[in-house]
Formats: sequence, structure tokens, C-alpha cells
Amino acid sequence: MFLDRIVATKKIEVEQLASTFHLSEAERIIANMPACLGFERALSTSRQRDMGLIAEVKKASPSKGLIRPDFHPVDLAKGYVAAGTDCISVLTDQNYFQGNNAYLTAIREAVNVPLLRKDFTIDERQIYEARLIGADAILLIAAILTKNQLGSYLEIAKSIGLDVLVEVHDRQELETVLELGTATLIGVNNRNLHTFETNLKTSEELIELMPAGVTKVSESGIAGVEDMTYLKSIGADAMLIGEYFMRQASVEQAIEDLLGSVGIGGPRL
Ligand SMILES: O=P(O)(O)OC[C@@H](O)[C@@H](O)c1c[nH]c2ccccc12
Repeated sequence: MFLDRIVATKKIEVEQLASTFHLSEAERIIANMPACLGFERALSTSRQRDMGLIAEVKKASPSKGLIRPDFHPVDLAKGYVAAGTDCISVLTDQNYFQGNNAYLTAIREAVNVPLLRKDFTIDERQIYEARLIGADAILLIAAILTKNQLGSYLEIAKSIGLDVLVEVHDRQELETVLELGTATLIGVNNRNLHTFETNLKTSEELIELMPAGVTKVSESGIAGVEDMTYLKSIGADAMLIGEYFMRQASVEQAIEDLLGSVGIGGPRL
């Protein structure tokens, strides 16, 4: 499975990170940093729309290869914000997604919406790193973490002001996450990790099992107004879209079209 390969590579990266990382120094710097922007809050209560949007800055992926050859992360982020996205997700994994920590930091300096650091977190040092490079939230993928890791990483993230999007792919992962009782923002990845295919029914199946009070996000394979309308009908609070925007000449126009479509652009019910 491709996740195993990514995790193997990530372990090597984390060893490198470990050789330069000092917890006390990280904590000292973080203590002097401005507070994070509320990622989860931007997707729920303070919003004006009835469907939250996380727009992703994504150059390439293992399943699709190069998605956007003419890739200018800061321009893309500015376009997303101008068109009214609530939050931005930035891929920082280099090996498989051609992302970079520097993209996130540059975007942080250019825009004022909450940023998700999209990477494969398998070690607590990466959580501090995310905060240091300018993230407001991190992703924790249930498929690659034990229940104990999930619990303790959630706690660490919160202790340094980061929100956490916990990603699940199936019922079992969701049950584990719900048992922890501390995840308030949960994303369903519609991509099957074995076949790479996306199926929005995965969101339908899992969102139904989430209690009230959880902010429910649908991720991957969302490609237009019809998909968004369907996700709204099954109770999703927000959606995470990458490839669909990356393939449009103007991401700004694409978001405007999506958010301005009938019944979505209006006030939250
Ligand atoms: O490009 P898409 O199909 O719109 O998907 C975006 C996002 O959901 C996807 O990039 C993603 C979801 N979970 C991940 C975990 C790691 C890397 C990437 C992802």
C-alpha cells in the first residue's frame, strides 16, 4: 500500500528532523509567536455560508503525478482567499506530493486565513515543526497512527494552539477516533488507499455515524457543484478540495462559481 511507502520515507525524514530539533527551544520560540488563527472555528460558527471550504495547494500526488505544472503557491493562495475560501490546506510532503514547508511559510506571510499543514505526521516533533513554519492546524491520519498516538498528538497540538483535523477512511478508524472523545474536527477521506479511487459515498456512510458537535469534513474527489450539493445533503459541514481547483486556469473563478451556486452561497441555516 502506498501509505506504507510514504510512512517509511517519513521515518527517515523524522530522523533527520530529530537531529536538529530541541524541544525547549521550540517551546520558547512558539511562546513568542502570535496566536494561531482558529481553523475549526473558520469552518463552523463564524462562517456566513452553509458549507465550509478548505482549498488545497497541491502540485502533485502519487496517484495523479504532476497536477499543476505552472505552480505558484502564493498566487494560488491569494486567489483562493480573494474568492472567499474559509481555510487553505498546504501539502508540505516533498517526496510524494512535491510540497514544501517553505510554501506554507510563504503563504502564511501573504494571506490571513487559517492554514492546515497537510503532511504525514508520525512523530510529535512534526507537530512543533508545523507550528514553527506557520500552520494553524495539522492533519492526523488515523490509518497510520495508534490510538495512543492519536490521543497524545491531539493533546500536544492543542497545547501549542493548533487545531487538528483527524482523518478517517473507514468505520473502524472512526470508532477509534470517537472513543478518544477529544477530536472535534473529523475528515472523511473519500479516497480508497488501496485502489486510489474516490467515492463520496464513504462520506455518507461515516458522517452519519458522527455525533452532533463534531465538525464534519469531506475530503478528496470533490469536483463541482453537484458533488457539493450532495455533500451538503448528507450533513457535511465543510469540504476539502485540491485537484479540481488545481486543474482550473483560474482557481479564483472556480471557487466563485462553486460558492456562488444556487443554495450554497446564502447564509448558514
Ligand atoms: O485533490 P483532491 O482529490 O481534491 O483531494 C484533496 C485532499 O483531500 C487530499 O489531498 C488528501 C486527503 N488526505 C490526504 C492525506 C495526505 C495527503 C493528501 C491528502
